[in-house]
Amino acid sequence: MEKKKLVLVGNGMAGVKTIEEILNVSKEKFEITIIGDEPYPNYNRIQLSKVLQGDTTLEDITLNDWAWYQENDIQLYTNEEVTKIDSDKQLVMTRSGLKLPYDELILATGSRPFILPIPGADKEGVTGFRNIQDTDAMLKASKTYRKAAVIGGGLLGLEAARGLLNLGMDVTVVHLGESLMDRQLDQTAANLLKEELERQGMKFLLKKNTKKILGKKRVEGLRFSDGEELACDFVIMAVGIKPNVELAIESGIHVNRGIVVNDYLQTDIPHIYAVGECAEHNGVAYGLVAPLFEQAKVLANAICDVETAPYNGSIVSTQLKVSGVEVFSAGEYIEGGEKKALSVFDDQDGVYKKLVFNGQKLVGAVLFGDSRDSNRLLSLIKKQADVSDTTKVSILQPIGGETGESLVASMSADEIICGCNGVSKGTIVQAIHEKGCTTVDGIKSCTSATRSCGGCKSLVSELLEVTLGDNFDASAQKETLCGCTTLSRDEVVEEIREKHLMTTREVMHVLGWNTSDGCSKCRPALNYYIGMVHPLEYEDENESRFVNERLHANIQKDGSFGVVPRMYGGVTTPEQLRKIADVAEKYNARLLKVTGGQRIDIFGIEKQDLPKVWEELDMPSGYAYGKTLRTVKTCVGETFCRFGTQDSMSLGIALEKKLERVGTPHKFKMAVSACPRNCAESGIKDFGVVGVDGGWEMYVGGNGGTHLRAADLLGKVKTAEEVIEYACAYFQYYRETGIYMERTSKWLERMGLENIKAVIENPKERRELYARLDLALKVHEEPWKKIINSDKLRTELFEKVVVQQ
Ligand SMILES: Cc1cc2nc3c(=O)[nH]c(=O)nc-3n(C[C@H](O)[C@H](O)[C@H](O)COP(=O)(O)OP(=O)(O)OC[C@H]3O[C@@H](n4cnc5c(N)ncnc54)[C@H](O)[C@@H]3O)c2cc1C
Ligand SMILES: NC(=O)c1ccc[n+]([C@@H]2O[C@H](COP(=O)([O-])OP(=O)(O)OC[C@H]3O[C@@H](n4cnc5c(N)ncnc54)[C@H](O)[C@@H]3O)[C@@H](O)[C@H]2O)c1
Ligand code: SF4
Ligand code: FES
Repeated sequence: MEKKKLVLVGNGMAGVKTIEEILNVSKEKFEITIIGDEPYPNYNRIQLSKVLQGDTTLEDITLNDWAWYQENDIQLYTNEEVTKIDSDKQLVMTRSGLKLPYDELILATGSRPFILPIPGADKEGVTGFRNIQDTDAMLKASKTYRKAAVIGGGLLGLEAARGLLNLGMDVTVVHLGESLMDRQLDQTAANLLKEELERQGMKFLLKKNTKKILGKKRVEGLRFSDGEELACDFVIMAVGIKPNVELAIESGIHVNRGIVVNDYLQTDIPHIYAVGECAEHNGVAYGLVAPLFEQAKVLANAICDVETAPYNGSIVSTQLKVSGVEVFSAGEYIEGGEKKALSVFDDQDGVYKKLVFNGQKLVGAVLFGDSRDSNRLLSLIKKQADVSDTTKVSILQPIGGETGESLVASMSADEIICGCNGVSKGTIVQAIHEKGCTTVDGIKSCTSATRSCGGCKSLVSELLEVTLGDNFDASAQKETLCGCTTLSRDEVVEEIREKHLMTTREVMHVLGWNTSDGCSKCRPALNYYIGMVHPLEYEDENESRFVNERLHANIQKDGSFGVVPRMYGGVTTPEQLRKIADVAEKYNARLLKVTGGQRIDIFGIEKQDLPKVWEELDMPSGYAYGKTLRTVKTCVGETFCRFGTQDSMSLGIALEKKLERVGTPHKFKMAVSACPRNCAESGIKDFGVVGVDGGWEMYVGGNGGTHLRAADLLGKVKTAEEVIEYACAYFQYYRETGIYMERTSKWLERMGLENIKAVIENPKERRELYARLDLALKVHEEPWKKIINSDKLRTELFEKVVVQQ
């Protein structure tokens, strides 16, 4: 049977969840195309708050990596905006001129932040908080600017404010209403929340209506309707969201606040559906994933012609993601009229609980300070349970609170543990018994629980403990390589060594992975570990690498690439510069930029031109995309500088030539300065060298990125040859013991400087590490040359692949 063409507009959380649900029903029914205007694969937008708060990294929030689209035969267009739908001809048109036919079309265009239409809203330094770019902008701004104002004291504003506090900024939340989170909390809970956040260092201006953003080009302050002003040099607008409906309006689809849909998520035009934040069902456009994922399931079944209950709307609950604050709200949280409240307030412990009843039915709840009972209450609210058999006060008592019995043990099998993904206790227990899951990550892979906001992790962990009893291994909870296995990184590496496992597939098969193809976390990690353990025999699996590493260039936000040729020690020649200039002109490079690592980045090269560019440059790859040695930055040293006592350039070049190409758990940066003035910034590098009287000092574990860390002194040696020996041994020790994606700054703190020193300073161990590194260095080919010389690689990587950025 010929597959029908299914097109999804919007590569976000709700749209891709719908596709996952469709694939669960049938992999054969549709030929799927996804078009998204962001340059990334589907990521966890919710976790942007955690990225800002420093609890996770942008690299860790991918939900479906590039390989997932390929494996499921999905044609993905990123960086591509759909601008028009021709519903008569069943075509979607994109900004770049593509015309794609569809049999069924799903709109999942999400929302955008509402930006107050006030003078100055377009000034530099004013941003919303919705995507990776906004998060990046905040991370960068925190390095230069000090005073942030967050307009809007809702969930998003408070999570942003906590993140900016963590980044060292002075933060004031400017809120229109009298109380924070006024869409989720009553006055009492809001007051408690404000007190707690003030204790954490947040400042508040309530009942303030911002009328103007002050400043010349960049924001310098806010002016309010009462005439008062607040000085600030960075502003986040978090005053709510607006569904993205322009495309639907333009295409003649019925739109109210959102795209109007029926109980099967159909719009008023045949074969066009809407799901997620852009959709409006029964007058409501939801802004949380739980209802959107419920919609996704109904739509997937409906579109696959599987009988399904209609979507009847959702009861929503929220939990603020700010550490140290437990606040929960669900359903109708304000009493009045028929609705009566029952509340307890323990002023001493700062605990407040309120239940709202409509007759004998629980219809809403607010919890502050202790939200352990949130799932049970949400279940009662969702079930519209009649509570007349119980004394209402008893509902407020935490189950097992008196006896010490576990809360999760007392839950019934149909009670929901993961609200975002609608996963019940019964489903998780089944995964433990039938699929052998023993860790939180394992449960995530098997059931999706914990995959979104992560708020249910502790409950899942508790359930594991209760279900597994003596077989529960608390230490394993943090250490598994990823959710596909119950083994830790060290155990996996040991098994690779002992069982002589040579491919990622073999590792997954022999070590009993609970997924057939692994995930975006384990595939690249295994590729690295196998190569590190068996350097001579292992054949690198290109498909397990991240896209930049696969293509040997850095993908940019417009889909073009940055090309960085190697310039050893940051030293170049007129001939190299001429070649770079010629190539840049010939291939219409949009920007030439000197990088922080003293090289030249040629920006704006099209993917199909990359091999030609490399050929004409005839320079080695600078590996600006790789988990390997990036650069060795050097100062001019004794060759030209009056203060220089050492030949920093020669040592830098020698180090770079020695260590280039071989893989490391994460990127590795080096620097050599010829005197303690330290012009090459050796103190913030993974391995930094400083020329001093009578020799060289070596510094390790420095980092100049988001988590700034000054390097520690590893030791002092007399000669450049000794520096090279120490650097190689250190580099290899990191290669052998580092966790994939762990920078040396984190590795050093985990391992302990003294322990590392003890190994590197031991002459025998140092020489052995050096020898093992030499072995690994033998096999590495120059990657650009390898591709230039292989017609197969050229075609496969740069010609055949559909737009998949
Ligand atoms: C910082 C932050 C924290 C959050 N925390 C939580 C939380 O704790 N719990 C919770 O439940 N929810 C939370 N949310 C809300 C949650 O992330 C959203 O409800 C969810 O992501 C919406 O999914 P969606 O697919 O409808 O929209 P999106 O994820 O926004 O996806 C829509 C995609 O479509 C793209 N697009 C739009 N128009 C076009 C077009 N014409 N052509 C091509 N592509 C287009 C957009 O660029 C976007 O990539 C949070 C949101 C943010 C920003
Ligand atoms: N933990 C979570 O569940 C979580 C976290 C972040 C975001 N989100 C979701 O993201 C979306 C956006 O969040 P949000 O907080 O921006 O929306 P929101 O609508 O929940 O809150 C916006 C807040 O801004 C206030 N406000 C409105 N106009 C204002 C003005 N002129 N000046 C000052 N304050 C003003 C409102 O009173 C309201 O409290 C929502 O759908 C939210 O549910 C959820
Ligand atoms: S680090 Fe010292 S030697 Fe090198 S350029 Fe600076 S001042 Fe000169
Ligand atoms: S409750 Fe959000 S991921 Fe489980």
